[in-house]
Amino acid sequence: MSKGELGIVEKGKNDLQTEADRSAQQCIVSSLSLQFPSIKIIGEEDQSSNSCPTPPEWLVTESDPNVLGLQCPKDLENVKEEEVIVWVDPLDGTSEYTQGLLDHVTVLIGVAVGEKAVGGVIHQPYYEYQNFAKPELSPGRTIWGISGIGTGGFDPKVAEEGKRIITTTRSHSNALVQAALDAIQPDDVLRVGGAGHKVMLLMEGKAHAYVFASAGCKKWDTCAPEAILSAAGGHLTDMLGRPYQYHASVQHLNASGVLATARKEDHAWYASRVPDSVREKLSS
Ligand SMILES: Nc1ncnc2c1ncn2[C@@H]1O[C@H](COP(=O)(O)O)[C@@H](O)[C@H]1OP(=O)(O)O
Ligand SMILES: [Mg+2]
Ligand SMILES: [Mg+2]
Ligand SMILES: [Mg+2]
Repeated sequence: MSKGELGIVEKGKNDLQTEADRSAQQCIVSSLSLQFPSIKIIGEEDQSSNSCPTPPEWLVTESDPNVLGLQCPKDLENVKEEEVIVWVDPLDGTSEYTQGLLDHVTVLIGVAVGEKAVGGVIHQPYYEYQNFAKPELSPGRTIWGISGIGTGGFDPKVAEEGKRIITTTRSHSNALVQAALDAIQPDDVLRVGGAGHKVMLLMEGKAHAYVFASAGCKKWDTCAPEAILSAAGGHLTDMLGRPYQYHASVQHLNASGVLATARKEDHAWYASRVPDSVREKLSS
């Protein structure tokens, strides 16, 4: 961004990649494989044509002492390194990034054991960037969550009761997405970019539910958000209320959309509102 040249590549219809996506993935994957050589890492971007070695100054070698000081939950105590799958979305909200909507951008690192998302990080590189002379001077902030422990890095808030504020896509909408929204009869709809950003809106009390009745986002979009939201008392599934799986051989596409609520107890109501016509299209 500071070079004034984003290095945009069109991967498909309505699907862009920039130099920031490529560099962030290289930084994250190289750093994680150095510290944890036996974990399986699945990233959004294809790195096979990249022959440049990772610059040593990109390699993160330290760990967060506060997180390391926490008590590991019993059910995760005996997990072996080779059982861990890490889903990496180096830049979520690329479409919005290319349009200068920098606060929609997040970096997502989700940790799965077996088929379950058990932990994750949502980093907001441009958090409150308007308060700084240049966007890249913003220190950003890092939010984490671990199943059985909770969350950190932000102040969780609960949205106003008795209202239905829904967040959804701003760049990947279609008739199905709209039909599901209409059925909920929302008080307000927040159309913003990124799966990470939308789940942050839930955890900050700005929206009650995230509703996306379409295929399009992938396991690296939902693994970290799901783990953190769930550690915060929320719930994320497909539009039919079925959980997604995160093992290494799972299909990457979230073919049945995304339905997430800030409070787990509200989830069944939203799932019950999904019209049959939408259900049929997304049930495969
Ligand atoms: N049709 C699509 N093609 C490619 N990526 C998609 C599509 N729909 C959603 N995504 C990914 O899911 C994220 C959330 O979707 P949306 O912003 O539309 O709500 C997007 O930022 C994008 O992630 P990414 O930016 O990492 O490629
Ligand atoms: Mg992408
Ligand atoms: Mg993404
Ligand atoms: Mg991405």
